[in-house]
Amino acid sequence: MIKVLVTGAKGQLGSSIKAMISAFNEVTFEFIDIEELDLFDLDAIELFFKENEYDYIVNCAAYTNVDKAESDIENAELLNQGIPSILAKICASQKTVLIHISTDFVFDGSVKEPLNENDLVNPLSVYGKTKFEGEEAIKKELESYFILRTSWLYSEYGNNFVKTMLRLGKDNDKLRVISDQFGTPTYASDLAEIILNIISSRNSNFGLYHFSNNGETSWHGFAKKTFNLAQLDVTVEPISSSEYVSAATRPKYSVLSKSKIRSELGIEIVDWDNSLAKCVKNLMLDQ
Ligand SMILES: NC(=O)C1=CN([C@@H]2O[C@H](COP(=O)(O)OP(=O)(O)OC[C@H]3O[C@@H](n4cnc5c(N)ncnc54)[C@H](OP(=O)(O)O)[C@@H]3O)[C@@H](O)[C@H]2O)C=CC1
Ligand SMILES: Cc1cn([C@H]2C[C@H](O)[C@@H](COP(=O)(O)OP(=O)(O)O[C@H]3O[C@@H](C)C(=O)[C@@H](O)[C@H]3O)O2)c(=O)[nH]c1=O
Repeated sequence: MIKVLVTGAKGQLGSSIKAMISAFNEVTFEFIDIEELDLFDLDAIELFFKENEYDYIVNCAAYTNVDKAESDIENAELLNQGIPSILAKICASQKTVLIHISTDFVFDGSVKEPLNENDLVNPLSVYGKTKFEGEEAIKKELESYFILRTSWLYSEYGNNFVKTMLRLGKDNDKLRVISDQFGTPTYASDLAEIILNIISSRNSNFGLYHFSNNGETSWHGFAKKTFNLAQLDVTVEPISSSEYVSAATRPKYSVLSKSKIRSELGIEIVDWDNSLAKCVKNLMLDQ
């Protein structure tokens, strides 16, 4: 039996992993969120890992409110950099593989072609900076890690752009959405499946990988496709980033190249709009 701990279990990715585990009977899972272990409580973390050891830790916990992080730097630092560092040290001492998730927001958007794992990072936001520091801390402490950088994650769970659009679209026949930031939406279930396959195959090609769905669009294109799939008649007006006031600056371009994960982990990747269709269908069924 492979023993796995999943942190951030009630978030989008944690919930998507949980929804899929029945297909993996050779693995036992323990799902924890803040109620079971508050990652801000360093004594509680120490005690928890004195009593528990795992083959894998999948760290889905993070400070993901990009705008709030701009004014709540200390907490963003702790959750996105400090905790990954501590988890990496624990993994090193307990011979555990750490699977950690990072973000396209480590890039500044100045390069307008799909970004590789060794491309220069230059985060524009506190969120992006602290996530990059988390990556570096893990690399320093541990060899047996997978860091999966992904982008524009959405799912049936938690908070995300698709759910925000569907909620706003119910009460508004017109929305203004940014059309000069380009990236790739990623269905959390597609990422969850990759994580579960890495674990169940005991893959040991450790390292940093980019993963998103295939293709690219803008937030405007993402919103339009969402309404189209949900058959909601909402006019989506394209606006520039300068017309949308927000605390954090987002990259204008953050499409991730999947060449490395395709060749080294042998992964097949679905087009972003096909996966979005699945998620929107599930969300409509839940209503
Ligand atoms: N969302 C996105 O668009 C993207 C996300 N990522 C990365 O993917 C990973 C998963 O993201 P996602 O699933 O969307 O994140 P979520 O924000 O949905 O989930 C994070 C979870 O961590 C929990 N958490 C927060 N603080 C603590 C704490 N002190 N102790 C224990 N748990 C805590 C949250 O609880 P609570 O909700 O109560 O705060 C939440 O359940 C993250 O590393 C994120 O940076 C990468 C690219 C895109
Ligand atoms: C709600 C809304 C957002 N927007 C814009 C603002 C922003 O540029 C973009 C997305 O806004 P959101 O706040 O939903 O998403 P945001 O939190 O910026 O999403 C990011 O989250 C972190 C965690 C990541 O790692 C990134 O990959 C990315 O997914 O859409 C509009 O233009 N109009 C709107 O009505």
